[in-house]
Parts: sequence; structure tokens; C-alpha cells
Amino acid sequence: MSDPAVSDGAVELGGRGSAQSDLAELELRAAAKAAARAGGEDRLSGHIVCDGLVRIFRTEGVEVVALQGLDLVVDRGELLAVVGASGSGKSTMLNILSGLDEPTAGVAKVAGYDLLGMSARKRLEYRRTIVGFVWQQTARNLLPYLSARENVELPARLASGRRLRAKNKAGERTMELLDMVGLADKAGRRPGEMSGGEQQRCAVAVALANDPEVLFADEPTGELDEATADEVFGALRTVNAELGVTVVVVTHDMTVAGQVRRAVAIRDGKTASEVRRSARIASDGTEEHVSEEYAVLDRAGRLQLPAAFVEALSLRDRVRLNLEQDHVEVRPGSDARPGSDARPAGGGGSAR
Ligand SMILES: Nc1ncnc2c1ncn2[C@@H]1O[C@H](COP(=O)(O)OP(=O)(O)OP(=O)(O)O)[C@@H](O)[C@H]1O
Repeated sequence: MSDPAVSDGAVELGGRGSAQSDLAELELRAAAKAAARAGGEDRLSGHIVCDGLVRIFRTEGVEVVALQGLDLVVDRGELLAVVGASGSGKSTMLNILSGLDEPTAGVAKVAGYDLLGMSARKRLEYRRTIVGFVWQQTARNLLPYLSARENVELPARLASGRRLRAKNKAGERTMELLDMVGLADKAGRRPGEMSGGEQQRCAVAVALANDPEVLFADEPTGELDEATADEVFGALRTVNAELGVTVVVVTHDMTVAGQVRRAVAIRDGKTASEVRRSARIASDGTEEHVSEEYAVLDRAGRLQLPAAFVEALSLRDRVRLNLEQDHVEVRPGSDARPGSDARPAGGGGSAR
């Protein structure tokens, strides 16, 4: 079997690239191809679709490729966590998906809105009617001189003339939402009279006041302790289940994978791996949760090896790949000598 080149944990199982080509240009071309392939085809169906998403920032002649061909599909009604270290591109992705920023290339679609090349009018409509947003800083989410009820009622009233059914009046909806996030008894309190967790749960209610289809939350529990963060996640799970709103939570906290069914990890502006949790009934009749981690294979056949695997086997520069009947074997390149079929002692990993 051939041994495709590999560097920095990114394995190219399919296509072949030119070493001389500028990375950004390659990514742009890949994204353009992905976009062309995606055009009009419903195999990229999903409530939220990113395909070959690229965002390049240019400041004073320096280019930063914040998103390097990111692929992500989120189903309607899903609750997804996007996890990544600082600088991995989480906020860039969220800013694009919420209509605050525009991608350089690729596909970004939410609820049927194509976010690439959208007019200013359409963008405003999108942000007003489709998106709800929760920021990390509570001060950005709530007006300090209004009570919890008034904070929720304000956007609900603005939206009521436009989208909400007549019978679902702003006041009713406000109390319904506050109840859902467990704040019905604190409706009269101002943000300063609520705990950090209560403020963030109130922010969730505010973000839902305009009856959006998707809710984006950027590090909503970043300033909270673990127990309080759990309560905020509990509120997000409730509104997701009760209202069917699609929820995407971005965080650097790897432990949130335990709070959601699907958590996608971003590394260097790309989706690298994902953890899925499911419930099953154990032999003693109790319900147990099972977590399975997957590496994400993009359309060009590339995947990122988990950093822990790369470190454990001291993989660097290049590795050897062998196609076995039902899995691909990855071995340190330094152990493979030309003309030798000797296997490394204890080295190598494999993927099924
Ligand atoms: N407006 C900008 N101009 C130039 N570079 C930017 C800009 N915004 C982001 N970047 C760069 O893009 C990369 C991704 O940044 P981003 O903020 O999306 O990461 P992040 O995962 O959200 O990090 P954090 O958790 O620290 O907010 C970083 O290298 C960052 O420096």
C-alpha cells in the first residue's frame, strides 16, 4: 500500500497536494470545489451546514487563516457543543453562523439562509428572526436597570407584531420562558439581584424571546463554577427539548462533552473529532451512558490524529499507513525501512 504524506497530525488519505502551493490558496480552492459540489444537492442537508468553510483575516499584510475548510452539519433540533482550545476558530465560526461576520469561502447555511454574500437587508432579517445569541459576559446579555421579566419582554414585544401568533402574547411567552429556565419566581429581580448562573439562564430566555430557530451560545458558562454551569446546561437542554430550537454551544471546556449528546472538537480551524453519547440499558436493568469518540474525515479524505496519539507514539513529519481488511494502520515513519516489511515493536496505531 502507498504511504501518503502526513504532517502535524493531519493525515491525507485521499487527495495529493503540491508542496509549493500556498496553504491559503489550496484551502480556498478546496472550499470552492466543495461549494460547487454542494450546490443544489441535498446531501448537505441539515439545519446548520458548514462545508469547506474558510475565513482568512488580513491585517497589515499578515494573513491569519482562522478557519481552514471547516465541515459541520447540525440537524434541526439538535443540541451540539463545539469544543476547542483558545485560537482554534470557535468564535470565528460562531460569528459567521450568527451573521456577524462573513466567510471568505465555502458553504455556510442556516435554516435555508445562505450566509455567503447575503445582502445587508437579508442579514438583518436573518439576525432578527432566525438567531438567538447568549454571550459569555452576562453584562452583554441583560440590561441592568430592567427586571428579568422586562429583559425578556422587550425583545418578545418587538417580535410579537412580526412572528408570534396572536394568542401567544409577549407577556405569556415571557413567563413561559422564565419558567422553562427555572426563574419564574425571580421574574421581578434585576440582574444585580441574581447569581451569575441565574443571569445566564435569564439570558437564555432573552435570546429565545424572538422565537428563533437556532440558539448560539459563546462560552455561556465560562465565568461560572461547575455546579452553576450544570444548571445553565440544564436550562439549555430544557429549551432544546421543549421548544425544538437547535442549540450550538461553543466552549473551551472539554468536560461539557458529558452535558450533550454530541460534542465536536475544533483544532486549527477544522473539525477534528467528535464525541457521541448514547444511553443504553445495562444487564442489571439500569440506564448507562456510553461515550464514543470519532475522528472526523473531511471530503478530501483528511483526518487529524488526536494529539494524545501523536505524542504517545512520538509521531512526527511523516507516518506509514497500511490498508488492512477492515482498518487503516498508522505507524511511525522512522520505523519503516525501505525494502523491509518488519513491523515496529509495540509501535503504531490503527483505525477501524
Ligand atoms: N479580527 C481578526 N483579525 C485577525 N485575526 C483574527 C481576528 N479574529 C480572530 N483572529 C485569529 O483567528 C484565529 C481564531 O480565533 P478565534 O477567536 O476564532 O478562536 P477561539 O477558538 O474562539 O479562541 P478564544 O477561545 O480564545 O476566543 C486566532 O489565531 C485569532 O488570532
